[in-house]
Amino acid sequence: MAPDRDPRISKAFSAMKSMGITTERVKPVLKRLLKLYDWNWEHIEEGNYRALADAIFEDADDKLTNEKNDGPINCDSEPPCKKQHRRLPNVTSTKDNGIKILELEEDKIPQSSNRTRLVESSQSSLGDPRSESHHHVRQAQVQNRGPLGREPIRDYNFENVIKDRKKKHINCSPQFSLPTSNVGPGLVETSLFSDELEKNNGSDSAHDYRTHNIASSTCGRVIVSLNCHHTLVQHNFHIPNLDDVLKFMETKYPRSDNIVGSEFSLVKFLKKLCESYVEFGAILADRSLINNLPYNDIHQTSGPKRDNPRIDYPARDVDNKVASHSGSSDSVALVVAQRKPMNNSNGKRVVRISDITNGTEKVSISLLDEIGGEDLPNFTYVPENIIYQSAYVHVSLARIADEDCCSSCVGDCLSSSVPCACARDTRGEFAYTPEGLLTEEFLRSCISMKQQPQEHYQFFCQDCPLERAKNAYSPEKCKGHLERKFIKECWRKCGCKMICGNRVVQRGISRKLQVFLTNQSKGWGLRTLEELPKGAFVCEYAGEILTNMELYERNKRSTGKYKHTYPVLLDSDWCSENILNDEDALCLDATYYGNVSRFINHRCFDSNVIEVPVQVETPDRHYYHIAFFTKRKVDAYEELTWDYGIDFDDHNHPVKAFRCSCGSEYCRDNGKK
Ligand SMILES: C[S@@+](CC[C@H](N)C(=O)[O-])C[C@H]1O[C@@H](n2cnc3c(N)ncnc32)[C@H](O)[C@@H]1O
Repeated sequence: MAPDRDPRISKAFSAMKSMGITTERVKPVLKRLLKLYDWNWEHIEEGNYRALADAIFEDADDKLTNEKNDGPINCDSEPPCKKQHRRLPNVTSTKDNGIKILELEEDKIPQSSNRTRLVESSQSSLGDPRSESHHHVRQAQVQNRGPLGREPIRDYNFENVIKDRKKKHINCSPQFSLPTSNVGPGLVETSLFSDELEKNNGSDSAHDYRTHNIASSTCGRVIVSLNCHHTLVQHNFHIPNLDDVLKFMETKYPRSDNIVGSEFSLVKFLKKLCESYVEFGAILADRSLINNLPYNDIHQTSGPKRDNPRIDYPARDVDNKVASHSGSSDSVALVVAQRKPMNNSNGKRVVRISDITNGTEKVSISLLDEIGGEDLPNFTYVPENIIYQSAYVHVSLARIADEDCCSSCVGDCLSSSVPCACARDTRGEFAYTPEGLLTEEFLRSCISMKQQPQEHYQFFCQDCPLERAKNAYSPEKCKGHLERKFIKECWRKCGCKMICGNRVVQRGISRKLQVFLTNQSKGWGLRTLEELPKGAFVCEYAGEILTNMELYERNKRSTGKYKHTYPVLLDSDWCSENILNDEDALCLDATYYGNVSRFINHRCFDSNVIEVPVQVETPDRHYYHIAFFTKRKVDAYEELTWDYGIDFDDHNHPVKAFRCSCGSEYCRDNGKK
């Protein structure tokens, strides 16, 4: 008795049958694909058996040499599976190089439809391990310009497809399809980036370009494409996704840069797009290099000189694989991973550092100066707060009362039907959603408190530590402090696990961030390399924990050698004491020791991140964490900004205010030129 057939095989057959392909035709292809993919059904089942159907049709296409028909097309009147797989109009059977004959149906599909589909699928398959063979098949289609039909298919030969798939899986170097120019008759395509193509005509063939379709007229009769020469790939370049390039470009050339307006030039605009493609591909290459580095301290040959001995900028020699290392996890060794120094379009050296955290964070955080000329930041990277000297921060389990933790919880507190004791301070509701975002309500109230402080409760110290620091003998009256909303996270004495949804900030940075040199006279800034949803945790403000007195003294002594970051006052709970001791009146300063948050620039009012007080390890709220969350969805490559809450008219503030160039229409700096 024959053994039962694997149900996955039956499913594949019936999926193909629904496309009009008989089991006999599917069998040999499926067998070969299974072998090719090492019996990994995932690849075959993916996208409703796309790979299988493609292999059938594409191989068939490859072998056909009949003439194409031209004619009008109505792409929308066909069901999706037909649109996806139909090729060119029908012709009757023909023979070509021993390939068995396909007999095509009467329905006529004009060649322009083929072209449109080719370009579309060439984009969608980028990054797909199978896409290379797709490119190959596409090349064959374009070269042969054969009439390609869909059904019924009598037979075909898979040997070439299978061989090529195998070959290309082993060969890691990128494959290139033909550029979209020079396609068959009846189809006009224009490459606005043809300069390079023409320049290289003598030595390189059109095969040497990776093509991205940018825009096309209806049904693809006219296409604007971007062609990237393959030699780029050999020069520390990673083929980027076009959508990401466009986002990158929008960030790099904001509207204010005359990219639109009376100065607008389409050609210049497109040139910028090409340059952005090159730059972005280089960034990606750098990031992939980070992951592949055998050690974390390979360094570059370029970069400005520095003068702070506490920061170890290791030997600037790419080939010096055993470069110096600070040896201490406290001091930052800015790690540079760049195979080859690169210059930007102005001839200035591009500086890239693969991980400014020196491995102290869970994720690498890169630094990129593509403008050139700025000194590298001068500080010591610390992933967590660290006491400078006199601050009183007492962390002990004994201080955590039973009612301040959830020792009887197990697993994830958010999944429990009754919120645990840790949600008490947020009125019995957790501040986080199960997705790890701030709840709408909590976020809304934080934003409201920040933007309309006058509408919220303020308290006034009897003896304000801030004023005391300025003048111990005759302090001025307290100017008021907001009593802010806290998040209280579960911690060590709680019974839940680290995966508990009420432990977000303590798990550290998880998003892809990058320090970059802004082009708006703000110095370095921080941006996200991935899209962030509203309410997402970005990073904590980590720095030295100082008493306000220490901060005041520090600022008085400051020589101006260091660019000051903005200290954060931990005054959200000062209302709970009548008179606060100096060692309990704390603040955070990231000027000398800090984490990535020290690069977040200020934006008046409509910044995209907000600071939230978070209690983690001590119920004593003289000390707590400051965590940054997004106020709205933030696009990839958008700069992260925070409203420092500066009063630009307060000339007595311990840190002298800068001239604000935040660009916000609500900018509060009235004194700038
Ligand atoms: C916390 S640091 C931010 C990182 C800083 N841009 C750097 O290069 O290290 C604060 C300093 O950045 C600069 N800065 C931040 N926001 C700015 C803004 N909106 N306009 C001008 N300068 C700004 C000021 O020099 C400020 O003292």
